[in-house]
Amino acid sequence: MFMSQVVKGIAASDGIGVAPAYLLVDPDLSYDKKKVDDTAAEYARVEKAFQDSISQLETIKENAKSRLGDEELAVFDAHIAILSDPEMLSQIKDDIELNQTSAEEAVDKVTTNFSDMLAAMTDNAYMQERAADVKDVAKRAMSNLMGKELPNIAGIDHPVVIVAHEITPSDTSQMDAKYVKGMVTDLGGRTSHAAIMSRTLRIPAIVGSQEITTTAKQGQTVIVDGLNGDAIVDPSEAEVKEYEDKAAAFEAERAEWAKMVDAPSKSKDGKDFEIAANIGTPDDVEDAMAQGADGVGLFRSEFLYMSSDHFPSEEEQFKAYKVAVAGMDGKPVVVRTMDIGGDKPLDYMPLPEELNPFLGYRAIRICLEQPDMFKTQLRALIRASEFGPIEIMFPMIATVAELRAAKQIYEEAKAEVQADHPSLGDNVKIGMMIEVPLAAVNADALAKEVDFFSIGTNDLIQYFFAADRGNDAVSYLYQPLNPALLSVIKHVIDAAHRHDAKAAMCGEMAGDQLALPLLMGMGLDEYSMSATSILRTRSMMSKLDTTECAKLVDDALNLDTAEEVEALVKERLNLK
Ligand SMILES: C=C(OP(=O)(O)O)C(=O)O
Ligand SMILES: [Mg+2]
Repeated sequence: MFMSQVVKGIAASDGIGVAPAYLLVDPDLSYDKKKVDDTAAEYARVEKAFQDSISQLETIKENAKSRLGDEELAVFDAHIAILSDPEMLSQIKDDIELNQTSAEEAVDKVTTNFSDMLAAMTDNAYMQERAADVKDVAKRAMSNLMGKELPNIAGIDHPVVIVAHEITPSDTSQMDAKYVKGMVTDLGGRTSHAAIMSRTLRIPAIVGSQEITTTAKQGQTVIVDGLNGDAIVDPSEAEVKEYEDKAAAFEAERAEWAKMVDAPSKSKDGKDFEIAANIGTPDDVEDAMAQGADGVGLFRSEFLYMSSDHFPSEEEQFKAYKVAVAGMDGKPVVVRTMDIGGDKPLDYMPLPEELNPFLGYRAIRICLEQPDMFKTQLRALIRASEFGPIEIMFPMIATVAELRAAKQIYEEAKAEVQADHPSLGDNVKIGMMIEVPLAAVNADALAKEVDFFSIGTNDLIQYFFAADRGNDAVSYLYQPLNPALLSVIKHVIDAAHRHDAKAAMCGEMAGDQLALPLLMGMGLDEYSMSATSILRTRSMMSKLDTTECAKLVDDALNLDTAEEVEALVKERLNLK
Protein backbone atom coordinates (compact mmCIF):
# COMPACT_ATOMS: atom_id res chain seq x y z
CA MET A 1 0.00 0.00 0.00
CA PHE A 2 1.12 3.56 -0.73
CA MET A 3 2.56 5.24 2.34
CA SER A 4 3.97 8.72 2.56
CA GLN A 5 6.11 9.62 5.53
CA VAL A 6 5.57 12.61 7.78
CA VAL A 7 8.68 14.12 9.36
CA LYS A 8 7.98 16.60 12.14
CA GLY A 9 10.19 19.62 12.82
CA ILE A 10 10.05 23.23 13.93
CA ALA A 11 7.98 25.53 11.69
CA ALA A 12 10.51 28.21 10.73
CA SER A 13 9.05 30.11 7.78
CA ASP A 14 5.38 30.44 6.79
CA GLY A 15 3.94 29.01 3.61
CA ILE A 16 3.63 25.72 1.79
CA GLY A 17 5.97 24.41 -0.89
CA VAL A 18 5.91 21.22 -2.96
CA ALA A 19 8.82 20.08 -5.15
CA PRO A 20 11.34 17.26 -5.63
CA ALA A 21 13.95 16.94 -2.87
CA TYR A 22 17.40 18.35 -3.57
CA LEU A 23 19.77 16.75 -1.09
CA LEU A 24 22.46 19.08 0.09
CA VAL A 25 24.56 16.18 1.26
CA ASP A 26 28.06 15.38 0.02
CA PRO A 27 28.27 12.05 -1.85
CA ASP A 28 30.35 9.19 -0.46
CA LEU A 29 33.79 9.68 -2.01
CA SER A 30 35.55 6.72 -0.40
CA TYR A 31 37.36 4.26 -2.73
CA ASP A 32 39.21 0.95 -2.58
CA LYS A 33 42.95 1.06 -3.18
CA LYS A 34 44.07 -1.00 -6.19
CA LYS A 35 46.95 -1.25 -8.68
CA VAL A 36 46.16 -0.30 -12.29
CA ASP A 37 47.76 -1.78 -15.40
CA ASP A 38 46.89 0.77 -18.07
CA THR A 39 48.38 3.89 -16.50
CA ALA A 40 47.86 6.03 -19.62
CA ALA A 41 44.12 5.29 -19.59
CA GLU A 42 44.03 5.99 -15.85
CA TYR A 43 45.62 9.41 -16.29
CA ALA A 44 43.21 10.13 -19.15
CA ARG A 45 40.39 9.64 -16.58
CA VAL A 46 41.99 12.33 -14.42
CA GLU A 47 42.26 14.72 -17.34
CA LYS A 48 38.62 14.17 -18.20
CA ALA A 49 37.47 14.64 -14.58
CA PHE A 50 39.45 17.88 -14.30
CA GLN A 51 38.12 19.12 -17.64
CA ASP A 52 34.53 18.28 -16.59
CA SER A 53 35.10 20.12 -13.31
CA ILE A 54 36.30 23.23 -15.15
CA SER A 55 33.26 23.17 -17.46
CA GLN A 56 30.90 22.79 -14.47
CA LEU A 57 32.50 25.72 -12.66
CA GLU A 58 32.25 27.86 -15.80
CA THR A 59 28.53 27.04 -16.07
CA ILE A 60 27.92 27.72 -12.38
CA LYS A 61 29.74 31.05 -12.70
CA GLU A 62 27.72 31.98 -15.78
CA ASN A 63 24.42 31.15 -14.04
CA ALA A 64 25.37 33.04 -10.88
CA LYS A 65 26.44 36.20 -12.73
CA SER A 66 23.15 38.01 -12.29
CA ARG A 67 23.10 37.39 -8.53
CA LEU A 68 26.70 37.61 -7.33
CA GLY A 69 29.21 40.46 -7.37
CA ASP A 70 32.60 40.41 -9.12
CA GLU A 71 34.43 39.41 -5.96
CA GLU A 72 32.23 36.39 -5.33
CA LEU A 73 32.51 35.38 -8.97
CA ALA A 74 36.31 35.57 -8.75
CA VAL A 75 36.21 32.55 -6.42
CA PHE A 76 35.15 30.41 -9.40
CA ASP A 77 38.16 31.66 -11.40
CA ALA A 78 40.45 30.79 -8.51
CA HIS A 79 39.00 27.25 -8.46
CA ILE A 80 39.44 26.88 -12.22
CA ALA A 81 43.07 28.04 -11.85
CA ILE A 82 43.73 25.28 -9.28
CA LEU A 83 42.31 22.68 -11.68
CA SER A 84 44.69 23.92 -14.38
CA ASP A 85 47.79 23.95 -12.16
CA PRO A 86 50.54 22.09 -14.12
CA GLU A 87 52.49 21.21 -10.97
CA MET A 88 49.51 19.47 -9.40
CA LEU A 89 48.66 17.58 -12.60
CA SER A 90 52.23 16.44 -13.11
CA GLN A 91 52.45 15.08 -9.55
CA ILE A 92 49.22 13.14 -10.12
CA LYS A 93 50.55 11.78 -13.42
CA ASP A 94 53.86 10.72 -11.81
CA ASP A 95 52.06 8.94 -9.00
CA ILE A 96 49.91 6.94 -11.45
CA GLU A 97 52.82 6.07 -13.76
CA LEU A 98 55.41 5.25 -11.13
CA ASN A 99 53.22 3.57 -8.49
CA GLN A 100 50.35 2.29 -10.64
CA THR A 101 47.93 4.00 -8.26
CA SER A 102 44.33 4.50 -9.30
CA ALA A 103 43.17 7.94 -10.47
CA GLU A 104 41.06 8.28 -7.28
CA GLU A 105 43.98 7.56 -4.97
CA ALA A 106 46.43 9.78 -6.87
CA VAL A 107 44.05 12.76 -6.95
CA ASP A 108 43.18 12.29 -3.29
CA LYS A 109 46.84 12.00 -2.21
CA VAL A 110 48.22 14.90 -4.24
CA THR A 111 45.40 17.36 -3.49
CA THR A 112 45.56 16.49 0.22
CA ASN A 113 49.32 17.17 0.17
CA PHE A 114 48.74 20.52 -1.51
CA SER A 115 46.06 21.62 0.93
CA ASP A 116 48.04 20.41 3.97
CA MET A 117 51.04 22.38 2.74
CA LEU A 118 48.95 25.55 2.37
CA ALA A 119 47.24 25.06 5.72
CA ALA A 120 50.67 24.84 7.38
CA MET A 121 51.63 28.35 6.25
CA THR A 122 50.59 29.85 9.57
CA ASP A 123 52.30 33.17 8.83
CA ASN A 124 50.34 33.69 5.61
CA ALA A 125 46.58 33.91 6.14
CA TYR A 126 45.93 34.28 2.40
CA MET A 127 47.69 31.02 1.51
CA GLN A 128 46.00 29.27 4.44
CA GLU A 129 42.61 30.19 3.07
CA ARG A 130 43.57 28.69 -0.29
CA ALA A 131 43.77 25.31 1.47
CA ALA A 132 39.97 25.29 1.70
CA ASP A 133 39.78 26.11 -2.03
CA VAL A 134 42.00 23.14 -2.92
CA LYS A 135 39.81 20.85 -0.79
CA ASP A 136 36.69 22.16 -2.47
CA VAL A 137 38.12 21.65 -5.93
CA ALA A 138 39.41 18.17 -5.02
CA LYS A 139 35.91 17.19 -3.92
CA ARG A 140 34.53 18.20 -7.29
CA ALA A 141 37.26 16.40 -9.23
CA MET A 142 36.79 13.23 -7.13
CA SER A 143 33.01 13.24 -7.65
CA ASN A 144 33.50 13.58 -11.38
CA LEU A 145 35.98 10.68 -11.35
CA MET A 146 33.41 8.53 -9.56
CA GLY A 147 30.48 9.74 -11.64
CA LYS A 148 28.74 11.19 -8.57
CA GLU A 149 26.90 14.47 -8.44
CA LEU A 150 27.95 17.24 -6.09
CA PRO A 151 25.27 19.51 -4.60
CA ASN A 152 25.50 23.10 -5.79
CA ILE A 153 23.01 25.60 -4.42
CA ALA A 154 24.01 28.47 -6.71
CA GLY A 155 23.41 26.31 -9.78
CA ILE A 156 19.83 25.22 -8.99
CA ASP A 157 17.68 26.11 -12.00
CA HIS A 158 14.45 24.14 -11.44
CA PRO A 159 11.96 23.92 -8.55
CA VAL A 160 13.32 22.00 -5.55
CA VAL A 161 12.88 21.51 -1.83
CA ILE A 162 16.31 21.71 -0.21
CA VAL A 163 16.95 18.88 2.22
CA ALA A 164 20.05 19.28 4.40
CA HIS A 165 21.59 18.30 7.68
CA GLU A 166 22.22 21.95 8.42
CA ILE A 167 22.08 25.15 6.37
CA THR A 168 24.54 27.97 6.91
CA PRO A 169 23.85 31.67 6.31
CA SER A 170 26.25 31.47 3.35
CA ASP A 171 24.15 28.63 1.84
CA THR A 172 20.97 30.71 2.11
CA SER A 173 22.70 33.70 0.55
CA GLN A 174 23.26 31.63 -2.61
CA MET A 175 19.66 30.44 -2.88
CA ASP A 176 17.41 31.67 -5.65
CA ALA A 177 13.94 31.91 -4.10
CA LYS A 178 12.43 31.49 -7.56
CA TYR A 179 13.46 27.83 -7.57
CA VAL A 180 13.82 26.92 -3.90
CA LYS A 181 10.21 26.10 -2.94
CA GLY A 182 11.03 25.03 0.57
CA MET A 183 13.73 23.77 2.86
CA VAL A 184 13.90 21.16 5.59
CA THR A 185 16.89 20.54 7.84
CA ASP A 186 17.90 18.02 10.50
CA LEU A 187 19.35 20.70 12.79
CA GLY A 188 18.58 24.29 13.75
CA GLY A 189 16.12 26.27 15.84
CA ARG A 190 13.50 28.89 14.95
CA THR A 191 15.88 31.74 15.64
CA SER A 192 18.96 30.26 13.95
CA HIS A 193 20.20 32.57 11.22
CA ALA A 194 19.34 30.11 8.46
CA ALA A 195 15.73 30.15 9.68
CA ILE A 196 15.70 33.95 9.79
CA MET A 197 17.11 34.13 6.24
CA SER A 198 14.46 31.69 4.98
CA ARG A 199 11.78 34.07 6.25
CA THR A 200 13.50 37.01 4.52
CA LEU A 201 13.63 35.04 1.28
CA ARG A 202 10.05 33.88 1.84
CA ILE A 203 10.96 30.24 1.50
CA PRO A 204 8.68 27.93 3.54
CA ALA A 205 11.00 26.16 5.97
CA ILE A 206 11.18 23.52 8.67
CA VAL A 207 14.26 23.18 10.88
CA GLY A 208 15.33 20.73 13.57
CA SER A 209 13.51 17.73 12.02
CA GLN A 210 16.39 15.44 13.08
CA GLU A 211 15.77 12.90 10.34
CA ILE A 212 14.88 14.49 7.02
CA THR A 213 18.22 13.62 5.39
CA THR A 214 17.73 9.95 6.19
CA THR A 215 14.07 9.85 5.18
CA ALA A 216 13.92 11.86 1.94
CA LYS A 217 15.71 10.52 -1.13
CA GLN A 218 17.05 12.62 -3.97
CA GLY A 219 14.23 13.63 -6.32
CA GLN A 220 11.39 12.36 -4.12
CA THR A 221 8.49 14.79 -3.83
CA VAL A 222 8.42 16.65 -0.51
CA ILE A 223 5.65 18.89 0.83
CA VAL A 224 6.96 21.54 3.23
CA ASP A 225 4.26 22.84 5.54
CA GLY A 226 6.04 25.81 7.10
CA LEU A 227 2.85 26.72 8.98
CA ASN A 228 2.95 23.81 11.38
CA GLY A 229 6.30 22.13 10.80
CA ASP A 230 5.32 18.96 8.90
CA ALA A 231 7.35 17.68 5.95
CA ILE A 232 5.51 15.02 3.92
CA VAL A 233 7.88 12.82 1.97
CA ASP A 234 6.59 11.03 -1.13
CA PRO A 235 2.98 12.20 -0.69
CA SER A 236 -0.06 10.62 -2.33
CA GLU A 237 -2.03 12.56 -4.93
CA ALA A 238 -4.72 13.19 -2.30
CA GLU A 239 -2.16 14.67 0.06
CA VAL A 240 -0.75 16.93 -2.64
CA LYS A 241 -4.31 18.11 -3.33
CA GLU A 242 -4.98 18.68 0.38
CA TYR A 243 -1.87 20.84 0.70
CA GLU A 244 -2.59 22.72 -2.49
CA ASP A 245 -5.91 23.71 -0.91
CA LYS A 246 -4.15 24.69 2.31
CA ALA A 247 -1.66 26.77 0.31
CA ALA A 248 -4.55 28.48 -1.51
CA ALA A 249 -6.25 29.30 1.82
CA PHE A 250 -2.98 30.74 3.10
CA GLU A 251 -2.61 32.82 -0.06
CA ALA A 252 -6.16 34.13 0.40
CA GLU A 253 -5.29 35.19 3.94
CA ARG A 254 -2.14 36.85 2.60
CA ALA A 255 -4.26 38.77 0.09
CA GLU A 256 -6.42 40.01 2.98
CA TRP A 257 -3.33 41.23 4.86
CA ALA A 258 -2.03 42.90 1.68
CA LYS A 259 -4.83 45.44 2.02
CA MET A 260 -2.98 46.83 5.06
CA VAL A 261 0.02 47.94 3.02
CA ASP A 262 -0.73 51.67 3.17
CA ALA A 263 -2.62 51.59 6.48
CA PRO A 264 -1.07 53.13 9.60
CA SER A 265 0.17 50.79 12.34
CA LYS A 266 -2.57 51.53 14.87
CA SER A 267 -4.43 49.61 17.55
CA LYS A 268 -8.22 49.34 17.51
CA ASP A 269 -8.41 52.20 20.02
CA GLY A 270 -6.22 54.43 17.85
CA LYS A 271 -2.81 54.19 19.56
CA ASP A 272 0.13 54.60 17.17
CA PHE A 273 2.90 52.04 16.89
CA GLU A 274 5.61 51.34 14.33
CA ILE A 275 6.10 48.09 12.48
CA ALA A 276 9.52 47.92 10.87
CA ALA A 277 11.51 45.41 8.84
CA ASN A 278 14.62 43.43 9.66
CA ILE A 279 16.99 43.38 6.70
CA GLY A 280 20.32 41.75 5.86
CA THR A 281 21.38 43.65 2.75
CA PRO A 282 20.42 46.93 1.03
CA ASP A 283 18.59 44.84 -1.60
CA ASP A 284 16.03 43.83 1.06
CA VAL A 285 14.83 47.43 1.28
CA GLU A 286 12.69 47.01 -1.81
CA ASP A 287 10.70 44.22 -0.19
CA ALA A 288 10.47 46.12 3.11
CA MET A 289 8.87 49.05 1.25
CA ALA A 290 6.60 46.72 -0.73
CA GLN A 291 5.37 45.25 2.57
CA GLY A 292 4.61 48.73 3.90
CA ALA A 293 7.31 48.83 6.60
CA ASP A 294 7.34 51.98 8.74
CA GLY A 295 11.13 51.83 8.67
CA VAL A 296 14.01 49.40 9.08
CA GLY A 297 14.31 48.41 12.72
CA LEU A 298 17.35 46.21 12.23
CA PHE A 299 19.86 46.19 9.39
CA ARG A 300 22.16 43.28 10.24
CA SER A 301 25.27 44.98 8.85
CA GLU A 302 27.44 41.91 9.40
CA PHE A 303 25.87 40.30 6.31
CA LEU A 304 27.60 43.02 4.31
CA TYR A 305 30.89 41.84 5.76
CA MET A 306 30.03 38.17 5.30
CA SER A 307 29.19 38.49 1.61
CA SER A 308 32.57 40.09 0.87
CA ASP A 309 35.95 38.37 0.62
CA HIS A 310 37.75 41.26 2.30
CA PHE A 311 37.01 43.79 4.95
CA PRO A 312 34.61 46.28 3.28
CA SER A 313 36.25 49.70 2.95
CA GLU A 314 34.62 52.87 4.25
CA GLU A 315 33.62 53.75 0.70
CA GLU A 316 32.02 50.33 0.04
CA GLN A 317 30.09 50.50 3.29
CA PHE A 318 29.04 54.10 2.70
CA LYS A 319 27.56 53.10 -0.67
CA ALA A 320 25.60 50.21 0.86
CA TYR A 321 24.17 52.31 3.70
CA LYS A 322 23.33 55.10 1.28
CA VAL A 323 21.38 52.68 -0.93
CA ALA A 324 19.46 51.40 2.10
CA VAL A 325 18.58 54.78 3.53
CA ALA A 326 17.74 56.32 0.15
CA GLY A 327 15.56 53.30 -0.67
CA MET A 328 13.50 53.80 2.48
CA ASP A 329 12.44 57.20 1.25
CA GLY A 330 12.71 59.20 4.47
CA LYS A 331 11.71 56.38 6.82
CA PRO A 332 14.25 55.64 9.58
CA VAL A 333 16.86 52.92 9.13
CA VAL A 334 18.41 51.41 12.24
CA VAL A 335 21.80 49.93 11.38
CA ARG A 336 23.28 47.58 13.90
CA THR A 337 27.06 47.78 13.96
CA MET A 338 28.75 44.54 13.00
CA ASP A 339 27.70 41.53 15.02
CA ILE A 340 30.51 39.19 13.95
CA GLY A 341 31.35 36.08 15.95
CA GLY A 342 28.99 33.51 17.46
CA ASP A 343 27.55 31.72 14.43
CA LYS A 344 28.65 34.49 12.05
CA PRO A 345 32.40 34.12 11.41
CA LEU A 346 34.32 36.04 8.75
CA ASP A 347 36.63 33.98 6.54
CA TYR A 348 39.11 36.82 6.23
CA MET A 349 39.15 37.75 9.90
CA PRO A 350 40.68 34.94 11.90
CA LEU A 351 39.11 34.75 15.36
CA PRO A 352 40.52 32.65 18.18
CA GLU A 353 39.20 29.07 18.51
CA GLU A 354 36.66 29.23 21.31
CA LEU A 355 34.79 26.60 23.27
CA ASN A 356 31.75 28.87 23.58
CA PRO A 357 31.71 31.30 20.64
CA PHE A 358 28.27 32.67 21.61
CA LEU A 359 29.76 33.65 24.96
CA GLY A 360 33.05 34.73 23.49
CA TYR A 361 34.80 37.37 21.52
CA ARG A 362 32.02 38.78 19.39
CA ALA A 363 30.16 41.89 18.23
CA ILE A 364 30.84 45.02 20.31
CA ARG A 365 33.56 43.15 22.19
CA ILE A 366 35.58 42.90 18.95
CA CYS A 367 34.75 46.49 17.98
CA LEU A 368 35.99 47.92 21.28
CA GLU A 369 39.26 45.98 20.91
CA GLN A 370 39.71 47.09 17.30
CA PRO A 371 38.55 50.72 17.28
CA ASP A 372 40.03 51.53 13.86
CA MET A 373 37.90 48.88 12.20
CA PHE A 374 34.86 50.05 14.21
CA LYS A 375 35.46 53.67 13.25
CA THR A 376 35.56 52.77 9.55
CA GLN A 377 31.98 51.50 9.89
CA LEU A 378 30.86 54.45 12.02
CA ARG A 379 32.30 57.02 9.60
CA ALA A 380 30.52 55.30 6.70
CA LEU A 381 27.25 55.40 8.63
CA ILE A 382 27.59 59.05 9.63
CA ARG A 383 28.37 60.01 6.03
CA ALA A 384 25.33 58.05 4.78
CA SER A 385 23.11 59.95 7.23
CA GLU A 386 23.25 62.82 4.73
CA PHE A 387 20.78 60.84 2.59
CA GLY A 388 18.14 60.01 5.19
CA PRO A 389 17.51 59.24 8.87
CA ILE A 390 20.07 56.66 9.97
CA GLU A 391 20.10 55.41 13.54
CA ILE A 392 23.03 53.45 14.96
CA MET A 393 22.62 50.54 17.32
CA PHE A 394 25.30 48.64 19.24
CA PRO A 395 24.89 44.85 19.67
CA MET A 396 25.65 42.69 22.70
CA ILE A 397 26.23 45.53 25.16
CA ALA A 398 26.46 44.10 28.69
CA THR A 399 27.68 47.01 30.81
CA VAL A 400 27.39 50.78 31.05
CA ALA A 401 31.17 51.00 30.58
CA GLU A 402 30.96 49.17 27.23
CA LEU A 403 28.18 51.47 26.09
CA ARG A 404 30.15 54.55 27.06
CA ALA A 405 33.27 53.24 25.31
CA ALA A 406 31.27 52.59 22.11
CA LYS A 407 29.76 56.08 22.28
CA GLN A 408 33.21 57.58 22.80
CA ILE A 409 34.49 55.90 19.62
CA TYR A 410 31.36 57.12 17.84
CA GLU A 411 32.15 60.70 18.96
CA GLU A 412 35.69 60.36 17.61
CA ALA A 413 34.40 59.04 14.27
CA LYS A 414 31.91 61.91 14.12
CA ALA A 415 34.65 64.49 14.77
CA GLU A 416 36.67 62.97 11.92
CA VAL A 417 33.72 63.19 9.51
CA GLN A 418 32.84 66.69 10.66
CA ALA A 419 36.32 67.95 9.76
CA ASP A 420 35.03 67.80 6.16
CA HIS A 421 31.26 67.91 6.67
CA PRO A 422 30.36 70.13 9.64
CA SER A 423 27.28 69.08 11.63
CA LEU A 424 26.86 65.77 9.78
CA GLY A 425 25.87 63.15 12.31
CA ASP A 426 24.47 65.59 14.86
CA ASN A 427 20.99 64.16 14.29
CA VAL A 428 21.97 60.50 14.27
CA LYS A 429 20.17 58.66 17.06
CA ILE A 430 22.16 56.18 19.12
CA GLY A 431 20.69 53.05 20.62
CA MET A 432 21.65 49.62 21.85
CA MET A 433 20.33 46.12 21.74
CA ILE A 434 19.10 44.49 24.89
CA GLU A 435 20.18 40.90 24.44
CA VAL A 436 22.44 40.26 27.42
CA PRO A 437 20.45 39.50 30.61
CA LEU A 438 22.61 41.85 32.70
CA ALA A 439 21.74 44.73 30.38
CA ALA A 440 18.04 43.90 30.71
CA VAL A 441 18.24 43.98 34.49
CA ASN A 442 20.34 47.16 34.39
CA ALA A 443 18.05 48.86 31.85
CA ASP A 444 17.51 52.03 33.92
CA ALA A 445 21.20 52.91 33.99
CA LEU A 446 21.60 52.17 30.28
CA ALA A 447 18.43 54.00 29.19
CA LYS A 448 19.87 57.28 30.48
CA GLU A 449 22.61 57.03 27.86
CA VAL A 450 20.67 56.18 24.67
CA ASP A 451 17.87 57.35 22.41
CA PHE A 452 16.42 53.86 22.07
CA PHE A 453 16.59 50.23 23.08
CA SER A 454 15.89 47.35 20.77
CA ILE A 455 15.25 44.07 22.51
CA GLY A 456 17.00 41.19 20.74
CA THR A 457 14.92 38.33 22.04
CA ASN A 458 16.76 35.69 19.99
CA ASP A 459 19.89 36.13 22.04
CA LEU A 460 18.15 37.39 25.19
CA ILE A 461 16.11 34.17 25.42
CA GLN A 462 19.13 32.02 24.58
CA TYR A 463 21.16 33.61 27.38
CA PHE A 464 18.27 33.92 29.80
CA PHE A 465 17.37 30.23 29.54
CA ALA A 466 20.99 29.09 28.93
CA ALA A 467 19.79 27.28 25.80
CA ASP A 468 21.64 27.44 22.46
CA ARG A 469 19.29 29.08 19.94
CA GLY A 470 20.47 26.78 17.13
CA ASN A 471 20.19 23.48 18.99
CA ASP A 472 16.89 21.67 18.38
CA ALA A 473 17.50 19.39 21.38
CA VAL A 474 16.89 22.36 23.69
CA SER A 475 14.38 24.21 21.53
CA TYR A 476 11.63 23.60 24.12
CA LEU A 477 13.40 26.30 26.13
CA TYR A 478 12.65 28.93 23.51
CA GLN A 479 9.75 30.33 25.54
CA PRO A 480 8.89 33.90 24.59
CA LEU A 481 5.70 33.63 26.66
CA ASN A 482 7.37 32.54 29.87
CA PRO A 483 6.06 34.95 32.56
CA ALA A 484 9.52 35.45 34.09
CA LEU A 485 10.85 36.54 30.71
CA LEU A 486 7.79 38.74 30.13
CA SER A 487 8.41 40.55 33.41
CA VAL A 488 11.99 41.30 32.35
CA ILE A 489 10.80 42.60 28.99
CA LYS A 490 8.26 44.79 30.73
CA HIS A 491 11.01 46.11 33.00
CA VAL A 492 13.12 47.03 29.93
CA ILE A 493 10.21 48.83 28.24
CA ASP A 494 9.30 50.70 31.43
CA ALA A 495 12.94 51.69 32.01
CA ALA A 496 13.21 53.06 28.46
CA HIS A 497 10.08 55.14 28.96
CA ARG A 498 11.20 56.40 32.38
CA HIS A 499 14.18 57.96 30.62
CA ASP A 500 12.44 59.17 27.45
CA ALA A 501 13.99 56.50 25.29
CA LYS A 502 12.05 54.56 22.68
CA ALA A 503 11.45 50.85 23.29
CA ALA A 504 11.75 48.63 20.21
CA MET A 505 12.09 44.90 19.68
CA CYS A 506 13.89 43.30 16.74
CA GLY A 507 14.15 39.67 17.85
CA GLU A 508 11.77 37.14 16.31
CA MET A 509 9.36 37.57 19.23
CA ALA A 510 8.34 40.95 17.74
CA GLY A 511 6.57 39.11 14.90
CA ASP A 512 5.06 36.40 17.09
CA GLN A 513 1.24 36.48 16.91
CA LEU A 514 0.72 35.32 20.47
CA ALA A 515 3.25 37.78 21.88
CA LEU A 516 1.77 40.78 20.05
CA PRO A 517 -1.11 41.58 22.47
CA LEU A 518 1.25 41.25 25.43
CA LEU A 519 3.86 43.56 23.90
CA MET A 520 1.17 46.10 22.98
CA GLY A 521 -0.14 45.90 26.54
CA MET A 522 3.36 46.72 27.81
CA GLY A 523 3.56 49.72 25.50
CA LEU A 524 6.36 48.53 23.22
CA ASP A 525 6.73 51.30 20.63
CA GLU A 526 8.32 49.57 17.64
CA TYR A 527 8.06 45.98 16.32
CA SER A 528 10.76 45.02 13.86
CA MET A 529 10.43 41.71 12.03
CA SER A 530 10.92 39.79 8.79
CA ALA A 531 9.20 41.84 6.09
CA THR A 532 6.89 38.89 5.41
CA SER A 533 5.28 39.24 8.85
CA ILE A 534 4.57 42.98 8.71
CA LEU A 535 1.13 42.99 7.11
CA ARG A 536 -0.19 40.11 9.18
CA THR A 537 0.96 41.92 12.33
CA ARG A 538 -0.54 45.25 11.24
CA SER A 539 -3.83 43.55 10.51
CA MET A 540 -3.88 41.85 13.90
CA MET A 541 -2.81 45.06 15.68
CA SER A 542 -5.76 46.93 14.19
CA LYS A 543 -8.11 44.50 15.96
CA LEU A 544 -6.54 44.78 19.42
CA ASP A 545 -7.49 47.25 22.15
CA THR A 546 -4.54 48.47 24.26
CA THR A 547 -6.53 48.69 27.53
CA GLU A 548 -7.55 45.05 27.17
CA CYS A 549 -3.96 44.19 26.23
CA ALA A 550 -2.69 45.87 29.43
CA LYS A 551 -5.17 43.78 31.46
CA LEU A 552 -3.91 40.69 29.68
CA VAL A 553 -0.34 41.56 30.73
CA ASP A 554 -1.40 41.88 34.39
CA ASP A 555 -3.10 38.51 34.26
CA ALA A 556 -0.22 36.83 32.40
CA LEU A 557 2.34 38.06 34.91
CA ASN A 558 0.36 36.35 37.66
CA LEU A 559 0.75 32.97 35.97
CA ASP A 560 3.63 30.55 36.46
CA THR A 561 4.39 28.89 33.13
CA ALA A 562 4.66 29.68 29.42
CA GLU A 563 1.93 27.10 28.71
CA GLU A 564 -0.48 28.89 31.04
CA VAL A 565 0.24 32.23 29.36
CA GLU A 566 -0.24 30.68 25.93
CA ALA A 567 -3.61 29.26 26.96
CA LEU A 568 -4.68 32.61 28.40
CA VAL A 569 -3.68 34.58 25.27
CA LYS A 570 -5.45 32.09 23.00
CA GLU A 571 -8.59 32.28 25.10
CA ARG A 572 -8.62 36.10 24.94
CA LEU A 573 -7.92 36.08 21.20
CA ASN A 574 -10.56 33.43 20.65
CA LEU A 575 -8.01 31.10 19.07
CA LYS A 576 -8.24 27.35 19.31
C1 LIG B 1 17.79 40.42 16.68
C2 LIG B 1 18.77 39.74 17.25
O1 LIG B 1 20.00 39.67 16.67
P1 LIG B 1 20.51 38.35 15.88
O2 LIG B 1 19.34 37.46 15.63
O3 LIG B 1 21.13 38.82 14.62
O4 LIG B 1 21.50 37.77 16.84
C3 LIG B 1 18.54 39.00 18.50
O5 LIG B 1 19.48 38.49 19.11
O6 LIG B 1 17.35 38.93 18.89
MG1 LIG C 1 21.54 38.93 18.63
